[in-house]
Amino acid sequence: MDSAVTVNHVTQVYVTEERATLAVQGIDFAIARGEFVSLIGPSGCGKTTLLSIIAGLIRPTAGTVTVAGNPVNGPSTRVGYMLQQDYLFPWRTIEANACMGLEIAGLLTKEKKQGVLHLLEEMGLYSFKDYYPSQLSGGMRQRVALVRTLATEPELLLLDEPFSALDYQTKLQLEDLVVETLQAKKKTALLVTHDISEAIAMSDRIIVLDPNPGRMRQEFHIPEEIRTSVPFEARELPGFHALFRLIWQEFGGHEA
Ligand SMILES: Nc1ncnc2c1ncn2[C@@H]1O[C@H](COP(=O)(O)OP(=O)(O)OP(=O)(O)O)[C@@H](O)[C@H]1O
Repeated sequence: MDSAVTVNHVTQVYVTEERATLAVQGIDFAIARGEFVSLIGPSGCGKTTLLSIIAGLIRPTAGTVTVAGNPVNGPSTRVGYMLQQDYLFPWRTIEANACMGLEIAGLLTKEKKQGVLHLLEEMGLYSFKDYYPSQLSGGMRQRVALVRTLATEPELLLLDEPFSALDYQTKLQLEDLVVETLQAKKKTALLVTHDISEAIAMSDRIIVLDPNPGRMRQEFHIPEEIRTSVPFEARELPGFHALFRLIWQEFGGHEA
């Protein structure tokens, strides 16, 4: 497999003055280039910990991670991170916010700025480029965050519940937009979500983690018919509900 990411025997122990917490233990998986994988599991099973390790924000207690064949030793522009909150700066225009990642990485050239304007156009935001974040809806702000993430041309996108603060309709629209954009740009993605139906609708594969400590439990490969449909339409397919029920039963009908 031509891997975009490999996670090799990763273990993370958080040590505070009061206690040591074994957050994840012996995690092994790989993600192929262009693949969209979701991580689901009960609260506290280490999903965000794993994303932080892959992003190079935390050095794991044991194990290694590679992105595009390179060992992860710290943050890099190879990896883009999108979170539940958009973290736009209120005093910067939409264009200036969208350029932030490039600016921080010292990569903001005239050409790159053109690329950002092009992305804003693709996301239906060009006419808002001189607006400020407070003048935009939550969904539009998340689209700006997506532009900011894509602007540095990361090979891998880490998506940590990026739709969970949005209303249902906006969330469905954004899911379609993200899947179509990432497919068109052949990006690899790892999504953390509590929403089983979102995971099925958006992914090629779902990895389920068990808690205490976080460990790999099971993988689900999404059938081709669902994988090749945009999330909104995927939800209408007959196989979707059977798969939802199967994963739901895995969780004992509890929260993912
Ligand atoms: N900085 C930290 N210091 C100490 N313990 C931590 C820290 N971050 C996370 N943990 C612990 O590690 C475990 C995994 O946490 P993590 O946030 O990765 O789980 P999660 O699956 O993302 O949870 P959620 O679904 O609630 O966001 C939990 O027991 C948590 O309390």
